[in-house]
Amino acid sequence: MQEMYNYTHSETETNGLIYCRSLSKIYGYGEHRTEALKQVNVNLAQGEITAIMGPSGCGKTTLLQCISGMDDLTEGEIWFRGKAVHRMGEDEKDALRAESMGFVFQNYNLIPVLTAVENVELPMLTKGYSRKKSRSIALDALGKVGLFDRQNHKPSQMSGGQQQRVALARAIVHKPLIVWADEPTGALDRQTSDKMLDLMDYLNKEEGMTFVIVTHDPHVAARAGRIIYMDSGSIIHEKRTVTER
Ligand SMILES: Nc1ncnc2c1ncn2[C@@H]1O[C@H](COP(=O)(O)OP(=O)(O)OP(=O)(O)O)[C@@H](O)[C@H]1O
Repeated sequence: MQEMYNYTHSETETNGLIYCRSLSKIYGYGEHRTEALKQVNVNLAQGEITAIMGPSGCGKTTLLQCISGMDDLTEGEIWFRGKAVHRMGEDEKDALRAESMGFVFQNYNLIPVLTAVENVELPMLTKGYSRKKSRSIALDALGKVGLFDRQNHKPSQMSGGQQQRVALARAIVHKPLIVWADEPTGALDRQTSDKMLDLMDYLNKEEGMTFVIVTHDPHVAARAGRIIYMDSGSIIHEKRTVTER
């Protein structure tokens, strides 16, 4: 039987993208056992920028990795536009990520032997687009992040800020529904970090892209419409700084 999620009226009204129920994640056993997520409930709406904050080790990265399907839950339910991610096998989760998600990490995660444009076109090639179409869309994405003229540079020939902008171009090139960013500005100075945040803002406003950003930096969180605060594996508080669209 087709699985159904019992959406409430208000959830369907608020542009729901992801619903998570009772997420639990336990690493290790015995004396090494860590309960990284404790019965976390969270919904994410399309078109929002959400920041996740909290002290080191409170479960921010674990939450991001579990909701995005990069890591397995111990228990709980994740619904992505009505699809039960928690029941998916690895291949199905890979396909969901390739189709609908983009990722930006603190250490950029670019492939060192590839040029900027080759790094950016990878998600398009994975999605099955032709080389020609992938190249043209990748160049367009590089243009959006202001790096068209660096298309043939390898990561080692670019600054940290430029590499992170390439990573952002790679994350958005296939027009994902949601971009997950884990400390995206952690290795950047304030000015370069502001440029990254301006770009995310632009992509959010102009293209309706949804961002979830794990950060320690209040300056970064101040740019989000919603801030979720975690402690010891739980969401303890949340704050909205702008009215919902
Ligand atoms: N692969 C793992 N194996 C065992 N324990 C882990 C693993 N990954 C994370 N943990 C533990 O789970 C808890 C949550 O870790 P997580 O990385 O999610 O925290 P965080 O809030 O992102 O921390 P930080 O801000 O320092 O990056 C921590 O106690 C951590 O030590």
